[in-house]
This record gives sequence, C-alpha cells and structure tokens, in this order.
Amino acid sequence: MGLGECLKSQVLCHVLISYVFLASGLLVNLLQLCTLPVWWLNKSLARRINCRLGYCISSQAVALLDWWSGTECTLYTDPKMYPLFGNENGIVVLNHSFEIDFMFGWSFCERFGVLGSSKAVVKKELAYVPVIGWMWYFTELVFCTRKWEEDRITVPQSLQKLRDSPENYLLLLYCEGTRFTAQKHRISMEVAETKGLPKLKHHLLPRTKGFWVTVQNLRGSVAAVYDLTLNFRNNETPSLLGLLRGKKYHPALYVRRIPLESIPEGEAECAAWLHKLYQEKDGFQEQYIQTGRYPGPIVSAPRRLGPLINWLCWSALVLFPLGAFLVSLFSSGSTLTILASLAFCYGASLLLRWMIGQTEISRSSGYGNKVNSSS
Ligand SMILES: CC/C=C\C/C=C\C/C=C\C/C=C\C/C=C\C/C=C\CCC(=O)SCCNC(=O)CCNC(=O)[C@H](O)C(C)(C)COP(=O)(O)OP(=O)(O)OC[C@H]1O[C@@H](n2cnc3c(N)ncnc32)[C@H](O)[C@@H]1OP(=O)(O)O
Ligand SMILES: CCCCCCCC/C=C\CCCCCCCC(=O)OC[C@@H](O)COP(=O)(O)O
Repeated sequence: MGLGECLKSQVLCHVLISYVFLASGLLVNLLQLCTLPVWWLNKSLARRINCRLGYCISSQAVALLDWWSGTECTLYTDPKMYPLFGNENGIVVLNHSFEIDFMFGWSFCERFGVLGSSKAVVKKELAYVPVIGWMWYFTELVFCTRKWEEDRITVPQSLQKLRDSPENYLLLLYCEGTRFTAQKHRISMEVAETKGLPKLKHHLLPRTKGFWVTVQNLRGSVAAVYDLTLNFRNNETPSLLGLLRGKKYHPALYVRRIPLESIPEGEAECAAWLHKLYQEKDGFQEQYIQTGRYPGPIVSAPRRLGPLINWLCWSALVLFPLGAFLVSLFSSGSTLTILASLAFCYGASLLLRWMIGQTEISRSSGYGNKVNSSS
C-alpha cells in the first residue's frame, strides 16, 4: 500500500477533512449572512459575491471527488456542442439513481466554470441542512415542497428571479423527484400503466409539472436543455463515505444538448415530450449496461486545480487555530474544558453523520412510495 492509499484509509484524515468542511462551511455561511445588506444596495454584486462564497463550499466536495478519490468521469458528447457548456444558461435533466450523483454534476460545473452559480430544484427539507442547505439559500436554488398546490405558486416565483442572473448557470432538475428504489419504481410503473405510457426499466416515471414550469418560466433566458445520463462501471454504487475513504469510482456521463425552442410550450405537449425523453434515456442506460458505452464520441474535460487550491487554503485557515486550541487545551489541563471540548466534538460528529445521512438512499423519503395525485 502506497503512502497515498495509507493516508486515505486513516480515520484521522477523514475526521480532519470533515472538520475542514464543517468549520469553513459555517464560516462561509456567516459571511453569506453578512452579505444581506449588500442585496439591498447592489443586488448584482451580492449575487456575484454569493456565487464566489458558494464555490468555497461546493468546490471542497469537488476536490474530494476529483483529487482525493481520483475519480475521473468519462464524458460522451458531441464535440461541436462542448464549447457551449458553461457559456450559456441551461436546464440539466439527470437520472436520480445514485447517492452522490449531484457531486458529479458539480464536478462538471467546475470544469465549465459555473460551479459557484450552479442551481437546482431541491426539496425544501434540504434548506435546513447546515453549510450546504444554507449556502443554497444564498445562491438562489429553487426549493420545492413536492406538493403541487404550493409549488405551482412558489417555484415559478423562484425561477423568475433567475432570469436576470448576472452569471451563467446550469439548473439541475431531477424530474423523477426522488431517488430510484425498487419499490418506487414498481409504484411509478403502475402509474405509467394507468396513463398508457410505456414502461421504463432504469428510471422512475418523470414528474412533468416541474419541468413544464421550469421551461416556461426560463424561456428566453435559458438556451438549452442538457439531457444527462449517468452510470457507473461494474454496477458501482458510489457513496459519500466511499469518497471520504478515497475510493475511486468509474462514472460515465452522456450529455445531449437540446435547444430550448424545440420543446413544446403547451403543458400536455411538454409532458409528452418529457416522457419521450425518458424513454430515450432508458434506451441509453440499457445500451451502457449491455455494451459499457454510450452513443457518441468521448470528449476530454480535464479536472482543474481550483478546487484543490481552495481546499488547501481553507484547510490552512481552519487547521492552524484547531492546532493552537488543542495545544492550549492540553497544556491548561483543565478537566472541565477538556470534557466540554469532547462533548462539542461528539455533537459535531452527530451533526456530520446526520448530514451524510441526507445523501443515503436507505434514508430516502417516502415520496413516490405511493400514488399521489395533485391534479
Ligand atoms: C453539460 C453539463 C454537464 C454537467 C453539469 C450537470 C449538472 C450540474 C448542474 C447543477 C448542479 C447544481 C446543484 C446540485 C446540487 C444539489 C442538488 C442535489 C440534490 C437535490 C435534489 C432534490 O431535492 S430532488 C427532489 C426535488 N425536486 C423535484 O422534485 C423536481 C421534480 N419534481 C417536479 O417537477 C414535480 O412536478 C413538483 C415538485 C413540481 C410537484 O410535485 P407533486 O408531486 O406535487 O406533483 P406532480 O404533479 O409532479 O405529481 C403528481 C402527478 O404524478 C403522478 N404520480 C403520482 N404518483 C406517482 C408516482 N409514484 N410516480 C410518478 N408519477 C406519479 C400523478 O398521477 C400526477 O400526474 P398528472 O398527470 O396529474 O401530472
Ligand atoms: C471535503 C468534504 C466535502 C464533503 C462534501 C459533503 C457534501 C455533502 C454534505 C452534506 C450533504 C447534505 C446535502 C445532501 C444533498 C443530497 C441530495 C440528494 O440526493 O437529495 C435527495 C433528493 O434529491 C430526493 O430525496 P428523497 O430520495 O426523496 O429522499
């Protein structure tokens, strides 16, 4: 085992990585809070500052993926479309089958220079997650309750605010609405059957209302829908804990660019279009499983140094005070202070475990476990 492998397996390294993420993330959250007055004085400046601050957090996750675990994603796409990635606004439609699929999205956003401004339609519960959820609030992610009676009002309002975004962005929309499980798949295929739609093998039936309101509210300010299909070699099931332990995964991503003008405006037509898209995506997944390839050529999108530099800078900033604190703690020898510090560490580890739990499919919500009707 080399030095790198040995380091990656050390619990102390995992504790330090987690500490850097939590401490720097909370500091960034505090800085984001301090930008509140700027929103009233100069909205565009406040948004730009928050994109940079958001980058400080999300690029740590990218550093973990790209540099700590050394995972490299094989990108299949049309080389003629590649120069457009990151240079225009886009709606990203991605299959939701893996615990940390959003981190692969982030990794590509970083390569295309739009990580800080990246957006998503996310369930409201995630807004309360410290560091990540609070950062998303300031970088204007679109929160939804997955109850159409409420979302039909609030989601278009949040989307409208993105129209004059000062920076290019990619907005991620998981149309399946929840992560893939066997039970959710079975139920959603029952819904497909009652609607007379063809069955999907590798996806849940997409929820069409969110896609339709997103396209309609961003028409004119977003150039394209990016259809993304992600899978892993040898049925790998990537996890955050796996990445923390330095496990290298082998993802493959197929990206198609579809001009927004080609998507129908009417709700029913748009819904039919999305169902057809998911049938195609299902075919791409099947092809990958059968042949180990997606259609189209492989394009190289090299990782960048930014996330590593950001990570090292934040590590230096928050590890030095920790070291100084530990030295003074043990030299003072006060039992009470040592006990209080241990209790604090225990609390922080519980918080971190809970945060990691948010990514785990075994703790997935009950949404999609039964047929619901919002119409
Ligand atoms: C080139 C680029 C390359 C790389 C870059 C890639 C990507 C990077 C981009 C950005 C990254 C940025 C950030 C990433 C970070 C974070 C994101 C991470 C995770 C968070 C993700 C989530 O939180 S997912 C959950 C939240 N999101 C959604 O739910 C969105 C999808 N949902 C919708 O759109 C819904 O329509 C809704 C939420 C708006 C409303 O939901 P609701 O359930 O109330 O209503 P619906 O109308 O949708 O549902 C009722 C209809 O559905 C039928 N039904 C009933 N039961 C089922 C069932 N079990 N399955 C399927 N369908 C069902 C029912 O019959 C109703 O049908 P109708 O015909 O009446 O519509
Ligand atoms: C350098 C260390 C970097 C560590 C980076 C850690 C980043 C993650 C830390 C905490 C995670 C909190 C946010 C988790 C976001 C989870 C996204 C997700 O996939 O949500 C699920 C949602 O779609 C559907 O939910 P359900 O399937 O209905 O339930």
